[in-house]
Amino acid sequence: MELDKMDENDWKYHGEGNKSLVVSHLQHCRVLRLLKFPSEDSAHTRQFLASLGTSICNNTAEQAFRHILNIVDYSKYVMKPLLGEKYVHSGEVVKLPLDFVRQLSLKVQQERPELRCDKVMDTFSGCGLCLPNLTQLPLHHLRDHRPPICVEIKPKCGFLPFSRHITKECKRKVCRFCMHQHYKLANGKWKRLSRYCPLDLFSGSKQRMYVALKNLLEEPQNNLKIFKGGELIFSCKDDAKQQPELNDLIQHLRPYFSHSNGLYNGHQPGKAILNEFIQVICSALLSGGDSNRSGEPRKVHLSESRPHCEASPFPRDLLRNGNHGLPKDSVLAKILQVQMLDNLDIEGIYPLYKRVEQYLEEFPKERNRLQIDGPYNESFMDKVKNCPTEDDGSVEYAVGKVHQYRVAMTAKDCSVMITFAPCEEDEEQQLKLEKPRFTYSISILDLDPKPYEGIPHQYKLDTKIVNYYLRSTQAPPPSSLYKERQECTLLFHAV
Ligand SMILES: O=P(O)(O)O[C@@H]1[C@@H](OP(=O)(O)O)[C@H](OP(=O)(O)O)[C@H](O)[C@H](OP(=O)(O)O)[C@H]1OP(=O)(O)O
Ligand SMILES: Nc1ncnc2c1ncn2[C@@H]1O[C@H](COP(=O)(O)OP(=O)(O)OP(=O)(O)O)[C@@H](O)[C@H]1O
Repeated sequence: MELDKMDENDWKYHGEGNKSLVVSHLQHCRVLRLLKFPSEDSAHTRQFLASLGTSICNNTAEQAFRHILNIVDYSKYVMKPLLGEKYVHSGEVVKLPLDFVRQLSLKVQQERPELRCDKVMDTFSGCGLCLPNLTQLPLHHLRDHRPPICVEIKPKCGFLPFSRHITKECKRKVCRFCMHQHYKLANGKWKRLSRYCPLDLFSGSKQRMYVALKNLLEEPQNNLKIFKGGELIFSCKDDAKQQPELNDLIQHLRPYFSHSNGLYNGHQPGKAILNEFIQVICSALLSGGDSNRSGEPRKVHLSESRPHCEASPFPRDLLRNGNHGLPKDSVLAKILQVQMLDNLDIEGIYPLYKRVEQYLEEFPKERNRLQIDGPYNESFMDKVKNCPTEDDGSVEYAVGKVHQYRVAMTAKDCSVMITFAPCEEDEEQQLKLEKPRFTYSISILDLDPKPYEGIPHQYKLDTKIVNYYLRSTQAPPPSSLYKERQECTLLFHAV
């Protein structure tokens, strides 16, 4: 990519989250990730820059540049060692011509979903992050005319907190995602409750994972996206009232599971295709484990807490005490391990945050030594890894636990991308399914640092979610919601 010859016509809108907007290159397997700002901030910044000349402009650009460098360093020196080399692509910071970024911003504006337009793309810093396009597979993997399918899952927190600091008993029984659903519904963020439960996905039980994925397909919200040949083909609708079209998805998937036509001829072939699709995703999520002598992948049982969420729709009588767990090197085991660095829960972290704040008020220069805002390097990682296990009352302990909590928060908000394409029989990395065979790659994305200043907000949000959940589940539920949930339940074949 020649940075001095950047042309907005070579790029197209690819997607966005709360903090960044992503464009993909039309020919190369590359994306650019650009930061976003609340629109008022941007208007202020532009006015500010216009009125105050280039030196301030350079400072602002410099700040944005450092912010993106921080994102890359955090991914490289913190998240990659924790999650594994093979899953993390940190990307590189690139300086972009301002004219290119401005033209690009105008070009993508009409493609952006309305619910994300409260923020605007950064058009003044002139920097972005260049990453491989993970919805595609490297060309040498593709010997088939069918384009790769990519499934992006934002799994969220996969365990129930076990900290002694917890004050509300329901947090030990119902997971944060399931509780949060009620609060999101009340706020109007979503129109229907999702039946997805992260604890099912992280269980390592094929049956429970299957149910979790099926529930994601029925109500993807912002937890599931599907791409074909790099194009988004399935996600939540811009109008949150509308349900995504499963029939369209089936048509897209049919050529990949064509043998199903024969197998299930005349007998709900669409559902059979979705069944197989889910099984491919499950196999990918469970892959990556090393083998012990018996050839069985080594399992890890990470959860110190109850392994089942009481709000999950998975039938309780099907919960067996079987030796499930996730294969040690599987992507979900890696993510869960990092999520569980939060072993005090926000209720235990908040007082430690206040201890740090008090200390910084007295010794503001210590902020740098304690690496509150980075740099995210080996020394930061040391603080995360070598934090004392017992509270000795020190600021070092408090900072270590706060750092661990922030790292865990990143893992609770990251996404997994599984990209697969049909392959020939002799491909090396294949999912062990009878038929069809796929070559695949798995990556973890959105590994940005979570701000230290966000901790008071997290504390308040936690209280709101729990209180709202208790209130809404104690009162009889509005009957229409439950009706909708039942109506949208598909009948899948058991696995
Ligand atoms: O707090 P949560 O659990 O709602 O997570 C936020 C996400 O909401 P979700 O519940 O997944 O719909 C939220 O996602 P959406 O914008 O709702 O798609 C962001 O990922 C947010 O992170 P950040 O502030 O952009 O760094 C996330 O905030 P963090 O808590 O990870 O900082
Ligand atoms: N390297 C990549 N390759 C392909 N697609 C990507 C890549 N990085 C991001 N995307 C797409 O862009 C979307 C937005 O990116 P990302 O999740 O990093 O945004 P964000 O604003 O940081 O998210 P959040 O809302 O969690 O803060 C992703 O959901 C994904 O579909």
